[in-house]
Amino acid sequence: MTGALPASALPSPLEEAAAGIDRCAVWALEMEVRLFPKAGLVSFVDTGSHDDMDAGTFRRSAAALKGYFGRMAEAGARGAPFAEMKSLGMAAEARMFAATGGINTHRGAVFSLGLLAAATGRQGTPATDSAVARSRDLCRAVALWGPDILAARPSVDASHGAQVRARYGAAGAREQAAAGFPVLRNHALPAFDAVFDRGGDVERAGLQAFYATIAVLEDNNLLHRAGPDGLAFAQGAARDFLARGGMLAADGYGRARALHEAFVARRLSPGGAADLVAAVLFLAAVTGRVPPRTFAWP
Ligand SMILES: CC(C)(COP(=O)(O)OP(=O)(O)OC[C@H]1O[C@@H](n2cnc3c(N)ncnc32)[C@H](O[C@H]2O[C@H](COP(=O)(O)OP(=O)(O)OP(=O)(O)O)[C@@H](O)[C@H]2O)[C@@H]1O)[C@@H](O)C(=O)NCCC(=O)NCCS
Ligand SMILES: Nc1ncnc2[nH]cnc12
Repeated sequence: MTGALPASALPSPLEEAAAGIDRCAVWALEMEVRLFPKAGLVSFVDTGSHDDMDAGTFRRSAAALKGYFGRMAEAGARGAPFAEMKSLGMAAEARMFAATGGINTHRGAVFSLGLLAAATGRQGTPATDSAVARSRDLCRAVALWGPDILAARPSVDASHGAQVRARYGAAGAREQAAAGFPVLRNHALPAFDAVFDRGGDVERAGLQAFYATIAVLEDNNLLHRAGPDGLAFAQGAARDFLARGGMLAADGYGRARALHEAFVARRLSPGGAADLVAAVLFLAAVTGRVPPRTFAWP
């Protein structure tokens, strides 16, 4: 039998928008893994400074998170209380750990991209803003939940973030989100735009955003593994890379590869910067600058 579906069986405009936001977020997580050379991190090419995970671990993790970002977008659109969003985040985190056998692949991304997805749902589709302005607005919109973010108890006690906060007074994922992602707005997004607007592809632009993020972020993963000296080494190396033209230089890929090797030699893993690059990619996709096309995995 053929015929039109009853109206109740069709996705509502909100469900369709949420599904689109979800697709952009999952694509961003996958695209982040694909980028190479990302100093110290897992990619399609190698496992960087990690011996407990590879690209396949990240693929399973991203697949397990499908649907979560759409639910966060719907929650944002409904003006749901922060506690509801937090419990969506905790449930997503549990699915991630089940899919990876307990390995922390995307905890920071569940948090940061989850909040950006909620802000995107809340904002709806503005008629006029440019994609660049809209990306910044979405970052700032997360600060609306700032007091709740700072007041919420973390999902685990004695997380690596909590340890470096106690030991070095370091800020982390919560402080970034509560302040409307200043590192994204002032460093990562402008770096992406600088390459993308000159005709660079999404990989090159994403890598530039990654190094611009390392140069300034108080990355808890770097601090946890290597202390203030490790963080200073990573930031200095990224600044030097950018001062030499970064991914806009003719030998940008070669220099990035040398940085990757230097980070691996020191077991440095800038996981906080990885999440913020995924956020840049999400914002590029959700504002229509980059199509979230599927690609082949190795
Ligand atoms: C509120 C939470 C985010 C609590 O976070 P907390 O500060 O307690 O600490 P962590 O759990 O350690 O940090 C969260 C993750 O955020 C990323 N991150 C680190 N520094 C920054 C930064 N400056 N800015 C932004 N983001 C940052 C980082 O995620 C990445 O690293 C992960 C791997 O980490 P780890 O296991 O420590 O590292 P390894 O090197 O692999 O370990 P070893 O081999 O050395 O042992 C990887 O997952 C990346 O994503 C931090 O891990 C929050 O966790 C919380 O409460 N969440 C639940 C609620 C929620 O999500 N709600 C949704 C919205 S309301
Ligand atoms: N590609 C990656 N490698 C290592 N840790 C990460 N955390 C998030 N993305 C990562």
